[in-house]
Amino acid sequence: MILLDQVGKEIKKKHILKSVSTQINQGESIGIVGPNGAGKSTFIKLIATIIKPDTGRILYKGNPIEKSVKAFRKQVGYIPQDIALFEDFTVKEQLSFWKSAVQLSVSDDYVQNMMASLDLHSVEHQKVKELSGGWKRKVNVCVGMLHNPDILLLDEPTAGVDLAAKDDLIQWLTSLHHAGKTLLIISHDWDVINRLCEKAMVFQQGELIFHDQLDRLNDIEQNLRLDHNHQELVKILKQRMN
Ligand SMILES: Nc1ncnc2c1ncn2[C@@H]1O[C@H](COP(=O)(O)OP(=O)(O)OP(=O)(O)O)[C@@H](O)[C@H]1O
Repeated sequence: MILLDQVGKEIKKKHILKSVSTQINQGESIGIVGPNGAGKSTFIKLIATIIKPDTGRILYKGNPIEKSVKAFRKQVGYIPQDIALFEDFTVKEQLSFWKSAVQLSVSDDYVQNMMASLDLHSVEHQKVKELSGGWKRKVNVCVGMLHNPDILLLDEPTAGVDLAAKDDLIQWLTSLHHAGKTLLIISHDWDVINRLCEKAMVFQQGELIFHDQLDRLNDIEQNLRLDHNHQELVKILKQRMN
């Protein structure tokens, strides 16, 4: 459904992504892993059309996404790693503001359901600046999902949240995945990846070195987790890709 064909990105003369070619099918749930600075966020920003590739093409259902950016963005929910909320708004005001800003017919039922799944009713009258980091992250996820997109691009959705909030998020994302949504999730938390994803992509120094079923990765999970011996790891993963 989304095809990347030799996509490259250079920032300040540095190759951030090097000729990435891959395909993401509808309804898949893919965990994106790799060491800091490997290019994971850049990869999903390109799909979210936040930034443009310098080389290669990104196609959605066979058409280049830059030809119909507006229509494509309606399908995509991008939840950035950094929290971008109005601190002086209450949670309710925040959601109302963004709901009118996206100018799409979002049903009240959908919003209420999303708030209930993330337990946000309990803080709806609190100002964002009064919330802990975990609550802010849940509101951030809600804002990115207000237009009920089919493709969810989540950059560290559970960073800084406590175990209960993490469970809420995982359960809710699981229900969305079961409803047929496509999920791409960057996370350094293997519990999140294992509970949510069927497939994994591994990035290393701007290269996509593995994209396959998650269970083909689990036996070397410990190596990835410890993030050492990269050369050996890269060799193993590249062999598995062939
Ligand atoms: N706007 C920018 N200006 C300069 N360098 C950038 C910019 N955006 C990304 N980079 C660099 O590109 C590389 C890849 O960044 P990216 O955020 O995609 O990595 P990542 O795998 O998501 O890392 P992390 O796990 O730490 O979030 C890093 O070295 C980063 O410093």
